[in-house]
Amino acid sequence: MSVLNVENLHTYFETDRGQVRAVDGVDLEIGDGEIVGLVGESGSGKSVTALSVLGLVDAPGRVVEGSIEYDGRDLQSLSDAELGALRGSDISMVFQDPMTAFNPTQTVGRQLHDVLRTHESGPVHPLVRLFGFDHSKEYKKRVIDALERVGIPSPEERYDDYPHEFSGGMLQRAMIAMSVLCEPSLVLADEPTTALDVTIERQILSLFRNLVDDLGTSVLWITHDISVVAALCDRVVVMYAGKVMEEGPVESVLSDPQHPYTKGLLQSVPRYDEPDRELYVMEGSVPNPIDVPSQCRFADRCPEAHERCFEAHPRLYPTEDGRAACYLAEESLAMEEKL
Ligand SMILES: Nc1ncnc2c1ncn2[C@@H]1O[C@H](COP(=O)(O)OP(=O)(O)OP(=O)(O)O)[C@@H](O)[C@H]1O
Ligand code: NI
Repeated sequence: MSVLNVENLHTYFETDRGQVRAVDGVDLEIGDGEIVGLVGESGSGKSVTALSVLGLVDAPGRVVEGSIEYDGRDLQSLSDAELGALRGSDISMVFQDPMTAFNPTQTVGRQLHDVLRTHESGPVHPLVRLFGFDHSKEYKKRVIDALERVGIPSPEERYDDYPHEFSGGMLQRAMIAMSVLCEPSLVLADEPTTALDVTIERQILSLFRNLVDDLGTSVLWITHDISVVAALCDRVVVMYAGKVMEEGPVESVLSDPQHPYTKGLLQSVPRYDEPDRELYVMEGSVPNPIDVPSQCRFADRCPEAHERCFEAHPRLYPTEDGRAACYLAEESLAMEEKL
């Protein structure tokens, strides 16, 4: 069963300079309890894809085509109020900047406590609050437990601290704790660990992995860093210039990439086992999303481009256990069928 099923998503921005095709025909499926990495260079349309799912694309942007199904429901047919109710309970979001997730005037513990209370019991009647007939103690315990699970030392003491009393890394941990506190079925995370140093990032990724594995939560984890995908995800979707270029299980895509763009991404990652290796730099840049070429979007930068690549952008062809939008994948498919 898939939790999220996005098909043929197109999200465009109408600007003074022209139509920006930020997301241009994306399919994205996330299975039950699956962690999917969405990876690609800056400007490839990762964030706009996640915002489209949540109904959070602001004017002049708009989902112009495609379907978005969550748990079998068509999200585009929901009212703003219904979508709002889904966000934060069934679907939660984590963004890069923890300062936007927390209110500076309230303690971190209080804010996490409020997330639980609102989710579990709806608004509390003022009399109940006055006489204390609520679940405060139980909620506090659950919040402290969540803070502990993301690796915050002495969580009982940190409970009463304000956001500015936390370091950046600690606040990021608290934000991740908050994202799973209501036990959502889907978490959409947009580069929440990018600002951290690599050792701390790896620690948080492994804590997060344990947490969602225990809860059976599905996750879309957006990153421009393919080594994060290797550390965290089950499946990976590689995006470029508004399109999916390749997707498949992490082990296969990372060990035997089929798309030249994925190969380039992998070669530009520093490797701990070969620190002296010269880093490959992919030449050229992402095409202008206003003047999208009809040829393969990667053709101008592709070391393996041939004649056909300059005629039309290829569709996704099946690979051994995934898909790749490349004529090379089609050619190896044709070879196999002949054998
Ligand atoms: N409000 C907007 N108005 C016009 N264009 C926009 C707007 N928001 C995003 N875009 C464009 O949509 C494209 C995709 O942007 P998006 O933020 O999804 O990229 P990304 O893959 O998340 O990149 P990054 O790694 O830098 O976060 C970019 O070309 C961007 O300039
Ligand atoms: Ni982004």
